[in-house]
This record gives sequence, C-alpha cells and structure tokens, in this order.
Amino acid sequence: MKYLVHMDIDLPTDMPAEEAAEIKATEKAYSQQLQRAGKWPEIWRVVGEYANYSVFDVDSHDELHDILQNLPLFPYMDITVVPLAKHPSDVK
Ligand SMILES: O=C(O)C[C@H]1C=CC(=O)O1
Repeated sequence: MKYLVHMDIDLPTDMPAEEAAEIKATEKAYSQQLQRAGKWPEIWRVVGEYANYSVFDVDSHDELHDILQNLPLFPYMDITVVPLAKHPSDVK
C-alpha cells in the first residue's frame, strides 16, 4: 500500500542548537534505515520550506502510523497522509 505523506516541521525557536542537531541526526538515521528497507522509497524537499513530500510503501495503515509516530521529529510535525491507488492509465 502506497501513501503520499507531507511533513511540515516546526522546531521551537528556543530549542538549543545541540538538541536540534541531535534530533535531526537521529531522524536522518531512522529515515535512511526505512529507505534501505524499501518502506520509504521517495523523499523530496519542498523548495524553500522545512518540509518534505515522501512516499511510503507499507503493509497497512497501522504500519504507516507506527512509522510516523516513531519519527524523532514527530512532536514538531504537521503530517498529512494521502492514500494512493493505482491509476487506470498507468502503463507499469
Ligand atoms: O528534514 C525533513 O524533511 C524531516 C525529516 C524526514 C526525514 C529526515 O531525515 O528528516
């Protein structure tokens, strides 16, 4: 099952720089582990924003929810999820 996910990140302005750097490093490792496992096949930066569009390929709504809830930046994100179905004109 594929999902288009928009993540909009808003870190508190008073968060110490070291703490922010540590959360971002943990987030990057978590994300890259899921990318290598094929669960997070696409991630794109939104130009000019601290936001991304990602595609997740998971087995269930629950699996996606668990992945998103475990993002280290989850407490600082607004997340929008769009479930994707195969387009009838897709030639693949
Ligand atoms: O920078 C972001 O878009 C937020 C987050 C998502 C993956 C990652 O490494 O960081």
